[in-house]
Amino acid sequence: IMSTAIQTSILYIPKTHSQTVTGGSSGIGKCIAVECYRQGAFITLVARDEDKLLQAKKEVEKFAINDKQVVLCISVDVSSDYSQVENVIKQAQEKLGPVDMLVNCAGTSISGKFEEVEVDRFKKLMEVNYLGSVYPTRAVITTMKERRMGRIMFVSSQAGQIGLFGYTAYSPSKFALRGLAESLQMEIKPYNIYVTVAYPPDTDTPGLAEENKTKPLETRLISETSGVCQPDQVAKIVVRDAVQGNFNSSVGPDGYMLSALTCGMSPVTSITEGLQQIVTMGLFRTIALFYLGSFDSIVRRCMIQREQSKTADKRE
Ligand SMILES: NC(=O)C1=CN([C@@H]2O[C@H](COP(=O)(O)OP(=O)(O)OC[C@H]3O[C@@H](n4cnc5c(N)ncnc54)[C@H](OP(=O)(O)O)[C@@H]3O)[C@@H](O)[C@H]2O)C=CC1
Ligand SMILES: CCCCCCCCCCCCCCCC(=O)[C@@H](N)CO
Repeated sequence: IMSTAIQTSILYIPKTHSQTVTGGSSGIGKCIAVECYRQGAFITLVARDEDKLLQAKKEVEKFAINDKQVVLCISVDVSSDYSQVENVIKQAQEKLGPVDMLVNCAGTSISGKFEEVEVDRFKKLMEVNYLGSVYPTRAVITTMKERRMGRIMFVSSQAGQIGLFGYTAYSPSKFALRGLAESLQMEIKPYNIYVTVAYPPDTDTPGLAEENKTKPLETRLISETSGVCQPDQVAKIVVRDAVQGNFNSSVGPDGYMLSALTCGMSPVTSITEGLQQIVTMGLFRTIALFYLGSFDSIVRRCMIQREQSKTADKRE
């Protein structure tokens, strides 16, 4: 097995060679790294905090299937300076060989009402979630094209398929990944490089726990629709889809419906997928209208409740 991996995302290739996972020190990214390691890949974990990286490295190493496997850690901010990102990826490739699969999982979220989110957060989220995926991808793409192989995963979100109450800063940064992925896929398909966009629902991670501290009631009630997943389940699904070269990777029944419904002009991976989209779209739009109605009534109910408790406070 040859291998290489790079940065904030995980890059993985069929029958696992080397893979780089950005955001690999926590949550979904860490589970993706474990999943690939269990299949024999060489891993590069990319994130900022060195202690968390070392801790994650120890956890991933428990799943080795042979004694040649390596987990490399790189501490870098994937969103701030391209030349820095390029440099560390180059170093990783020198140590572990060219990256077969890049997993762009580094990211963060904020929820809150539009006018309550600090203005500079809008920029911050675009930098981390969007540019933080552009930079590592840019750093590996030339080598992948030369080798005529590779996988690139972008970890978006169900909130990258629908805009929801509370996600005015977060959703656009996840929608942006879809535009990037579609454009890039058209360029690199002839080079045998496949792009995957993953759309997980709420997933039980330190990132979600952090987000929940400030989450508006509306956002919480709406998100409950598709429930909370475990990160290792999400990792299994998205890694399988990336290895198979599927453009779209969805998790759970709601995720499946959302992806069929929002497929638009995105590339199609198989005849079955295309047929399913054609046959189900009208039905899923009908179901979606009911969901949208229930989301609107959640928002209205919460507004009325807030106003009532405000007037009650005033009377006291
Ligand atoms: N959990 C959920 O409910 C869902 C999450 N997602 C997406 O999945 C991805 C992972 O989420 P989750 O596992 O919950 O997140 P966590 O907060 O648990 O982990 C985030 C990871 O990204 C790294 N990271 C964050 N910012 C940077 C940066 N600027 N440069 C380099 N590394 C960075 C963190 O390390 P460090 O801070 O040390 O840099 C950490 O390793 C995110 O993109 C998120 O938007 C999508 C749908 C649902
Ligand atoms: C046929 C139509 C079906 C419609 C189903 C609609 C389901 C809506 C639920 C959306 C949940 C959004 C989760 C965002 C997770 C996330 O990215 C953050 N937690 C990150 O921390």
